Amino acid sequence: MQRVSLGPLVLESGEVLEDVTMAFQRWGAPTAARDNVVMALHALTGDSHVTGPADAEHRSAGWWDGLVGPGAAVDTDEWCVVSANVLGGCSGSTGPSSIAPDGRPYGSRFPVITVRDQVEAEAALLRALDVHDIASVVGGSMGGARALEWTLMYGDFLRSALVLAVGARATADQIGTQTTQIAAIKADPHWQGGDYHDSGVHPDAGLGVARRIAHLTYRTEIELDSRFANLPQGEEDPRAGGRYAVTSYLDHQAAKLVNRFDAGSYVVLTDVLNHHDVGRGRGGVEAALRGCRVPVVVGGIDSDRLYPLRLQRELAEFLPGSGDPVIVHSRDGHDGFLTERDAVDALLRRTLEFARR
Ligand SMILES: CC(=O)SCCNC(=O)CCNC(=O)[C@H](O)C(C)(C)COP(=O)(O)OP(=O)(O)OC[C@H]1O[C@@H](n2cnc3c(N)ncnc32)[C@H](O)[C@@H]1OP(=O)(O)O
Ligand SMILES: N[C@@H](CCO)C(=O)O
Repeated sequence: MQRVSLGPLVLESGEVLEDVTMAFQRWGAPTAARDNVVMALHALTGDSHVTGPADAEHRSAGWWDGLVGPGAAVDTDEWCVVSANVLGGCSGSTGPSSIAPDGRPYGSRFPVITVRDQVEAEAALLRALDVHDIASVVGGSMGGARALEWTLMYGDFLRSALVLAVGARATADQIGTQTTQIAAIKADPHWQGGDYHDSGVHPDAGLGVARRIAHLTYRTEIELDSRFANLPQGEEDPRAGGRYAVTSYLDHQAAKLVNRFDAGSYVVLTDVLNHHDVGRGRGGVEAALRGCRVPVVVGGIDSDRLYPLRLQRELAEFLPGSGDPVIVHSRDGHDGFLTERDAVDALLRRTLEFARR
């Protein structure tokens, strides 16, 4: 992982975030013209580790492991892949757990940021790498939200985009479940108004509850029931203080996140998703999307209850020339953008066709 210091960033709110750092990884080499860069954009709790095994620096394998590399869907013999930890995150880029210019963690002082601010930070990173002609931006979920904003903010510098498992704006359902997750974190006494980083205790319980709620929105009713039904966890007896298997599964998902993620980042990034709206300041969603000049491949997952297909159909209807959305069949719901590797492979190849000169 490399880090670049970008200096101050003027946010959508007008506030200035001083001394922004972006952490990134790169696979493949740039051409002499530096016109073969594919920006891979991670989702809510991801990081810059797109591909490769778990190692000392990364607790899990890459989130699109095997889809980037020599001969892969994003063939690094042709493309140079850059992936950065998102602004507001906790894996090397500036976020609430970072040290502010006064030497203390930002904590509650970290400003409200938006998808557009995240894109500005990513664009500044590419400028720092002397990349001004971008082959593609690709991502799902919050990565898809950024890919979409990229096409509207930097369309003149971009040849293609993959926008997967996302919509044009946050829905009431998303804001409802996401603000409930934020409330769970803030209800943890260890939250301390967001200024817990130096206190020796973290709001782990609240973050764990938030992840359990979130994880249920990432999967489907039928998948969960076919795996866990109302079975007990091993020898545990749910009627005598033991757990159901699904409870144990959610405990595991919660523990994994608590071990690798900062609660403050979780709150900031979840609010980023709440504020997502491509229509803001652009005359509404339809006008904004109709103004897009970049070829966009839109993908959706047929079992996604968090970002249902109607949202991708809306994107495809208004984005000029995007055609019908590509529908990925999956039992996994929203997480299909991570688990359905063959389908994502095909989507990436299709997107990069538009990026070739
Ligand atoms: C875009 C990004 O970058 S996000 C970063 C990657 N995403 C995440 O980490 C999000 C959290 N995880 C997930 O969403 C999913 O696990 C995915 C998408 C990564 C993988 O999905 P799947 O392969 O379907 O995994 P699944 O949901 O079945 O979870 C498997 C885990 O549950 C555990 N598990 C299954 N049943 C039980 C149970 N009854 N009790 C306890 N644990 C259980 C498995 O042992 C396995 O553990 P491991 O991940 O530590 O090896
Ligand atoms: N599993 C994904 C879901 C959000 O898109 C994540 O944790 O980022």
